[in-house]
Amino acid sequence: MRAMPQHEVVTRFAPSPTGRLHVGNARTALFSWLLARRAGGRFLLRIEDTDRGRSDAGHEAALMEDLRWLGLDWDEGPDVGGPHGPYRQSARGALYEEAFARLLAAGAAYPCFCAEEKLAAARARARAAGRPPRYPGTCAALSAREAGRRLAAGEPAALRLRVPAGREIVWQDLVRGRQAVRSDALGDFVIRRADGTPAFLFANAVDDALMGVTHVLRGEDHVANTPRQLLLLERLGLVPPRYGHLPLLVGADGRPLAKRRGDAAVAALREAGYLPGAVRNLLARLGHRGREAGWLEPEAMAAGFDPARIGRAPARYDAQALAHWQREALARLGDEALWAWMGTGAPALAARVPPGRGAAFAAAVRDNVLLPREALVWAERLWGEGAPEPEAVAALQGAGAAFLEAALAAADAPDLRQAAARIAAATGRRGRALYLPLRAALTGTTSGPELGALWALLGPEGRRRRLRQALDRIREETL
Ligand SMILES: Nc1ncnc2c1ncn2[C@@H]1O[C@H](COP(=O)(O)OP(=O)(O)OP(=O)(O)O)[C@@H](O)[C@H]1O
Repeated sequence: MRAMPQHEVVTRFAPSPTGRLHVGNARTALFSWLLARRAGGRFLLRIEDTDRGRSDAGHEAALMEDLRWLGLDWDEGPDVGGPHGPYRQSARGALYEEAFARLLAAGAAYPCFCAEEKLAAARARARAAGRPPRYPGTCAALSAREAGRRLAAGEPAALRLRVPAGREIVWQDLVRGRQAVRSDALGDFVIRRADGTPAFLFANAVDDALMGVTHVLRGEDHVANTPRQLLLLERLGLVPPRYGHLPLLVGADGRPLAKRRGDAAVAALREAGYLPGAVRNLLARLGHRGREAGWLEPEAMAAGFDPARIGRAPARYDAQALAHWQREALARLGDEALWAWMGTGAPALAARVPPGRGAAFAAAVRDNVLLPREALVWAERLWGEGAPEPEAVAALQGAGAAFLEAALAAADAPDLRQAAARIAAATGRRGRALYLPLRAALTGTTSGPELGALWALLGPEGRRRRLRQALDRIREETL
């Protein structure tokens, strides 16, 4: 085992492989990763697949791909191993059994034979009476003999932790500050289900402690688990991590994003062509006050990360805000890299853009493209066969065939300035009256990238082709 330096910060992300990772999960992962990286510590990935019915190896592989794509690398995990494995809960059964046995032997836990319907009815009665719906303690007082007899007879039993009365459980939440919960409000809680599987809060807390996790940042959907997990770890004599609870990300409808509903999936952003740096820059700011306004590379992002600056209000995920960070991310790509990004997201581009002109194309259209599919639209406009847009047709008709003939005659001019001078001399048009129909002819639209760059990009052949197409079109229409 690697010696663990004193005070090393160890954080983790512990998803269930039950669906596609959404941006809320991703922000929780990012914050945990930033906390470890800021301190030069370690970041672990643990797969919480105890719910066998909902867990799926395909989801596990996909969520690892999503995390890697986001640049969140882990120092220990199911694929890379590490000194605290296994890193899938489904393979940690023996460790849980040992902990159950210790709790039972110490009298800190007891088997509970209550049927779920009875418990549900008791909860409903408690709620109706305005009391917290906690376990009434029916099986807490069963003698060891009686419990043993029922177990031997094959009666299904859950295992509950005995919660001491009259205690105050206190923790210093990394985000919410001091929290205190009275143990009397908790009731004895299930740590092993009647089917033998460990309860979420049990496996989760035991693993954090056994894996040496020092700081847990997780969604506030887990805040009710924390006092229970602290009690449990105390009973096991294990050192608890410090917990911090992040407000959940909510969607446009105000509901927390959820994996099981397939909300705002990271994979969908990747497939659309968003860049990981753009997603990181957006997520790093959601709910985190006092962030620098500009683009942040991971190191600077980690240096400025501070759980105490995370707000308490739910943060809204707004896909529109991604556009700003995508623009920033694209501006950081050189022309070759931009072209490669376009081609990955829109493979049809390779057949549309003439060989050898990819980088020049990317340079010409970069300010007009946020996603690869928009690059494909520009390639179609420059080299495709599609019809011009109505405003372009109107501009061409307004300029007339004589204008396009003059433009054709100037198509071999090496740059737009010289071409414009020749067209102006032949037609008397200048300024907008010249550039608008010229743009309409070359691109089939009336706005877009700088025309001089497009002129150069098309080359004499491409320009002639586009101008001839335009001329044919308006001749056809005036027949
Ligand atoms: N909407 C959300 N915003 C921020 N964090 C979230 C959100 N939903 C879940 N998380 C956090 O993501 C981490 C992984 O949780 P988990 O795998 O259970 O995801 P989940 O979206 O709750 O899944 P499911 O929908 O399958 O219950 C946890 O720390 C959880 O608190």
